This record gives sequence, structure tokens and C-alpha cells, in this order.
Amino acid sequence: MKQQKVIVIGAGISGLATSIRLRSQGYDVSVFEANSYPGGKLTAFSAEGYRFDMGPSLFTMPQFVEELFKVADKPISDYFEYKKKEVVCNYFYEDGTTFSALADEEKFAEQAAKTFEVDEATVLNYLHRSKSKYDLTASLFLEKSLHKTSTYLSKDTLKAIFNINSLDLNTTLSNYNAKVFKDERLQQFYNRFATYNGSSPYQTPGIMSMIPHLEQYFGTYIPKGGMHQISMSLYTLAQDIGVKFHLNTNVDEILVEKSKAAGIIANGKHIYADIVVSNSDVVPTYRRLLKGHKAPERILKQPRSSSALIFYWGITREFPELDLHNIFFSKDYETEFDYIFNKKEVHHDPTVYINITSKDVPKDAPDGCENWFTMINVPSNTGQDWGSIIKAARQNIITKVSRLLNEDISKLITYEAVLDPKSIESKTQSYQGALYGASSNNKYAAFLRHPNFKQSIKNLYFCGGSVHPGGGIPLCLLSGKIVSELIQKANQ
Ligand SMILES: Cc1cc2nc3c(=O)[nH]c(=O)nc-3n(C[C@H](O)[C@H](O)[C@H](O)COP(=O)(O)OP(=O)(O)OC[C@H]3O[C@@H](n4cnc5c(N)ncnc54)[C@H](O)[C@@H]3O)c2cc1C
Repeated sequence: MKQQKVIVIGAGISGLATSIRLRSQGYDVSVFEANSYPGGKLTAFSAEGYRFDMGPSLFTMPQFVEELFKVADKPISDYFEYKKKEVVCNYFYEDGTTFSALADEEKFAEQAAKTFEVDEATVLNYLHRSKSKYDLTASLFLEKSLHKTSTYLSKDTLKAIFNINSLDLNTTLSNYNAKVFKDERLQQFYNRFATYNGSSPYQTPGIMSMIPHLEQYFGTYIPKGGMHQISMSLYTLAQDIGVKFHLNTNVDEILVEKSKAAGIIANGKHIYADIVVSNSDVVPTYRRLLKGHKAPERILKQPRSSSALIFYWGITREFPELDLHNIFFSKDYETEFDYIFNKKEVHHDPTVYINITSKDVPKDAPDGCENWFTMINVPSNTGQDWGSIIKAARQNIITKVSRLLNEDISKLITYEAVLDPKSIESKTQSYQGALYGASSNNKYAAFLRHPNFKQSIKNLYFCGGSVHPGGGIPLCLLSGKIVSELIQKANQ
């Protein structure tokens, strides 16, 4: 059979994963990327002796990265190394409580019982329930297309349906956590996991209590050289196995002939292919690349996930009380989320996340200094005045962190760069600058994500954080897997 040509639009983490899988399956794969660099949101920059990962900072489920080296039949050690973190995250509360979340489950529960009003058994039981929710649903919701009948004819699906009541779909995450834990600080700790897919704990269903399992059971990791090594190692791997990259090439249109994807138009040129995969956000894929084709309006109108406002700060001091991941909680979590998702504004007391890779990668900052990636969750871009929001948030963050660390950090900032939802949108063509596509703020969200294929246009596929199974590095890698399996099956 003639080798089939595949065009992938976008070299985000999902586009890279898809290209590696399809090339390993024998396809002739070309990736067209608008930016001058691969990786999309997963990129980095250096300035004045500091290196910063620009986007994702938390690395979980490394097995999905490992799988890509296996399918490409290349030793991962030639490309990518990472180590497990024993301290997952340090937490700081407004009432002065501090809590260091440890990777080891038993030690974590022991520490939680010492810090909060809870016994170890309650914490362990919560984690066990979290694991069973994941085990029951992962193969159905995350690893297969939800839009193919075959998915529903499996033993796993029947098992999930029989156990539907144990999935806590009919309550919100915050109500579920409030039922299990008396201590509001521990509720806030577990409510935070809603932000891992850009949702609100006060709206997202209780099934999201499976997310702590990913962190606690599979662990958290730091790549040698920082997060950017994930995308760079996959880019090198893809090139080594023969994927062709066209950087600085924006795709303007997907060519469709006789209800079949036939290629793309880029720089005014028609480039033909047998299969097209869009790693571009699904909203601009329809609005710009598929103009004139009927769009699934209900899906495209789903409210977006949260976005982020990030200050990249060069800090001229080291803080031993901080680790790679640090959270400074807001006092009133519910109001903070009401501002983000209902008012579409930013509360004056936001939860602040500080990621410091120089803790594990010393050369990321000059001696005696730290590289702070200081982030707050903010609404997606619907035309807010980001200039004023940035000004107010900067002051509020500095005041809060200075108070909780007992040190005026404003005097320590010698380098600063800022990323806001508008710049996330313009750099990656992500609709409204949302980090994870649509939010999961209702129990049907999983079914309201766009499928990985299009019924009415043959040979057109979709991967990435805005489509099934969702955003975040692990799910984006899984969408690449689902797409490559769908293509393989269609071509058998
Ligand atoms: C600040 C921030 C923090 C985050 N934190 C985490 C975290 O800690 N852990 C985690 O797992 N996830 C995190 N995420 C989410 C994660 O980064 C994303 O879910 C994931 O990287 C999305 O990958 P993707 O392949 O879907 O798309 P993207 O990274 O958005 O890449 C899409 C690519 O397609 C290109 N493109 C789009 N349209 C076209 C076109 N027409 N022609 C050519 N090219 C095009 C874009 O230029 C871009 O390079 C974070 C994201 C951000 C921004």
C-alpha cells in the first residue's frame, strides 16, 4: 500500500505525541507550526541569568511520555531524564498553618493528622476512594474515544455503570470534600484539585476527587533541565524518526474535498495529504480553518476553563521554607472562584502558586537567587482590562507573600516578565487564553468536549487540550494516542 501522508497542524505537546505515534506506525508525517518553536504552551525563556518554564510546571504520569519512546523504539535515557519529588508541595494558609504534602501516602496521612483536625484513617480512606474512581473510569473516559459505540460495549464500561453511584457525579467537589473533612483547611487543600483542569471546586462534580490520586499514587516529577525538556525531547525524538517540521508556518485553511480532508493551505500554498490532524484549539479550528463548514455550536459555546496570570520574577535571595511547588491559599476560596467563573474578575486575595525550578535545577538561577514563577488563576480572556488587573494583582500578591514569608519580597525582585490570558491566546491561538479548553464545571463536561474525529469530514482528526479527553500534559498525550489508534483502525 502507498505510504499515506499526514499533516499535523500545531506542534503543541499533543501534536508532537500524535506525530511520533503516527510516524512510528509508518505514516509520512509533516507538522506545521505557526511559532518559531515547538511545544506550544510548554515552552521556556531565559533572561538575566534566570531560566523560566513559561507554562506547565507540574509533571505527573510520566508513563505517557515514556510510552512515546517505546513506540518509537528509542531509549528514553538518550533523550529525557526525570526524578521523583518526595515533597509534592508546600502549603501556606492565611491563619499561619503550614503543611508540607509528602509523596509517600502513609507519611502524608501522618503529617495531615498532625496538622489538621483529621485522623490518618480518614485521609487514607479518601485516597483509596480517589483511586477506585480513577480505576473505574480511566479506561472509559480518558483512554478511548467517548464517541465510538465500541467504547460502550466493553466490560470496563459496564463496571463503571454498575458503580455509577460511587463516582459522586451528583454532588460538587466542594460538597463531597465538606462531607468527608470537618477541617476547612483540609477541604481547601482537596478543593484545589479542581484547578488542575481549570475548573471551580464549587461547580465541578465530586468525581474530580480522583485527581489527588494522580499526584499521590503516580507521583510528581521534575525533568532534568526543567519542564521544557518534555517538549524538546519529544521534538528531537520526532525529528530523529523522520517527522518533518515546518516552523513559522501558520495554517490558514483545512482543504476539504468531497467531505474528506485533503490537505491545508499555508502561506498561500495548497499542501495535499491523506489525513489532517488539528492540534490547534478546536474553536479557531472551526472559526478560521474550516470556514463554511457547519460548526458544532453547542460544543464550541461551552464555558472556557480558567486562565493564568504569571509573574516571572528573579529573586535575589533563597528561601529554605520553599520547595519546587508552593501554594499560598486565599482566605475565602469560594469568593475567589466566584470572581473567576461568575464575575470574570480577579479577587483581591487570590491563591498564589510559586514554582521554583532552581530548587531542583540550580543553574536556573544565579548563585544565592531563585527563579519564581508566580501564578494566580484568573478568568479566560473576555475583554477584561488586563493592564489594571495586572497592576492590582501584582501589589496584592507581593503584600500577601511578604506577609506569609515575613520578608518584603518587593525589594528582592530584580527581574520581571508577565504573561496574561491575552498573551497566552495570541502565542498559542488558544481560545480566550484558556489553559485547558472548556471547563469541567458540570457533570456532562466530559461528553461536551469535541470528539477526536469529525463524523461529516472523513480523515480529519483533532488532538490537544481543547478536545477529548481534556487539557493538561497527561490528557494531551492521551489524545494523541486515541487519534493514532482511530487512524490505524480506519486504515485497516
Ligand atoms: C501557564 C500555564 C500553566 C499550566 N500548568 C500546567 C501544569 O502544571 N501541568 C499540566 O499538565 N498542564 C498545565 N497547563 C496546561 C498545558 O500546558 C496544556 O494543556 C497543554 O500544554 C496543551 O497542549 P496542546 O498540544 O493541546 O496545545 P498548545 O500547547 O496550545 O499548542 C498548540 C500549538 O498549535 C499551534 N497552532 C495553533 N493554530 C495553528 C495554526 N493555524 N497553524 C499552525 N500552528 C498552529 C500553536 O502555535 C501551538 O504551538 C498549563 C498551561 C499554562 C498556559
